[in-house]
Amino acid sequence: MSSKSISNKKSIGVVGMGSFGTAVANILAAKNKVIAYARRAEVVEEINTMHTVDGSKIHEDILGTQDPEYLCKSCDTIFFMVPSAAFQEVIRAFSPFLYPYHMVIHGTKGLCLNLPEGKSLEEVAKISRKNILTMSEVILKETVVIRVGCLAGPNLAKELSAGQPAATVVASRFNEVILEGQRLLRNDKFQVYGNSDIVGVELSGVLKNIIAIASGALAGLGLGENAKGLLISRGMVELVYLGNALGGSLKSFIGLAGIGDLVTTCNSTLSRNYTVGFRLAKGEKLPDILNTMEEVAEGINTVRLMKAFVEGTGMRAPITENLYKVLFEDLKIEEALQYLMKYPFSVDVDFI
Ligand SMILES: NC(=O)C1=CN([C@@H]2O[C@H](COP(=O)(O)OP(=O)(O)OC[C@H]3O[C@@H](n4cnc5c(N)ncnc54)[C@H](O)[C@@H]3O)[C@@H](O)[C@H]2O)C=CC1
Ligand SMILES: O=C(CO)COP(=O)(O)O
Repeated sequence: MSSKSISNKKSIGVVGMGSFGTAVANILAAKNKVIAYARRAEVVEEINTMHTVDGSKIHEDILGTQDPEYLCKSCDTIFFMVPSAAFQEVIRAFSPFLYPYHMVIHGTKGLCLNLPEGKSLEEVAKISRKNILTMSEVILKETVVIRVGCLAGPNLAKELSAGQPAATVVASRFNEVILEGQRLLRNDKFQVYGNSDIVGVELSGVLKNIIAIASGALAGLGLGENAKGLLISRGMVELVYLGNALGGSLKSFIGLAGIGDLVTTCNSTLSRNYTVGFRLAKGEKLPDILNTMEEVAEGINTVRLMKAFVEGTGMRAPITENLYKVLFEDLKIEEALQYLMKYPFSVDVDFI
C-alpha cells in the first residue's frame, strides 16, 4: 500500500514498545500509520530518528511519542502491550484521554491483584475471583472505554519479527472489535481468528505460562519428550479447571490461544517462562534469574496469584502448587516431580 493511500486514515496506537509491542506495531504499520508510546525519551528519540528499537529496524511509518493525550487524540484504536505489573499504572495515565468511541485491544498475558487499598497478597494469603482482574477487566474498571478486546495465541515476538507464519485470536464481546482486529492485523503470514469469550482467551494466555515454566524445568533436568507430553496434557487439565473457575469457557482453552500457545511456549527456548524453568533446573536461584532477565516472565506472578486462589477456593492444582514451592520455598524440582508422579490422578480427561 502506498504512503499516499494511507495518509487520510487515522493512525493506530501502540502503547509499550517492548518485544511484543514492537512486533505488533510492525504488523500494524504495513497497513496504517502507527503512533507508538514509549515511556523513555531515548526510546522515542531512537524510533523517530533511527527507525529502530534496541538497534533493530522498525517500520518507517511508526512515530514515537511520550504523550498519552496526543496518542489518544490521534488514534481511535489503541493496542496496549505492557506487562501486567505496569498495566494499571499505564492505563491510569491514559484514562483521562480515553473516550467511549475508542477501541482498546491488549496483548498482556498476566493478571492484576485487586485487593482493598493497602493490603498485600502476603497479608491475605487466600484470594477469590473478585480479587483477580484480567487486563480487560482493568481497562473496564479504570476507563470509560466500552469496546475492549484482547490478542492472544502462539505469538513468540521474535518469530513474528522474523516474518514467520503465525496466527492469533482477537477476542471481544463486540464483533466490531474482532473485525477491526482482523482488518488491521491480518496479512498473508498472520492469520487472525475471532472469539467472543474474552476472559477465556485472556486466561488461556495467562495460565499456559505456568506450564511453560514447568516444561522448561523438565528440559533443564534433561528429561525427554514422554515427560513433556505428560506435563502438557496434565497441564491442560489444570488450565481448564483453573480457567473455568475464573470464568473462561472450555472452547477457548482448547483453541489456538489455549492449547496452541501451550504447545508453543512449552517447546520454545524463545519463551521467557520456559527459560525461567530451564535455568531453575540448572541450579540458578529465582532472584538471580530475575536480575539478569531484561524481559518479563509473567508466569512467576501468575503462580503466586493462582496458589492464593487455589487456597481461597479449596481447589487442587498440583502442578501450580508444586511450582510455587519450587519458585518461592526452595523445593527441589526433582522432589516436586516425585510428588507429581505419586499424585493420585486417576481419570485421564474428565472436563468434557
Ligand atoms: N514477547 C512475546 O513473545 C510475547 C509477549 N506477550 C505479552 O506481552 C506483554 C509484554 O511483553 P513483552 O513486550 O515481551 O515485554 P518486554 O519486557 O519486552 O517489554 C515491556 C515493555 O513495557 C514497557 N513498560 C514497562 N513498564 C512500563 C510503565 N510503567 N510505563 C510504560 N511502559 C512500561 C517497557 O518499557 C517495555 O517497552 C506481556 O504480558 C507478555 O506476556 C504476549 C505474546 C508474546
Ligand atoms: O506468550 C508467548 C508466546 O505466545 C511468549 O511467551 P513468554 O512470555 O514465555 O516469552
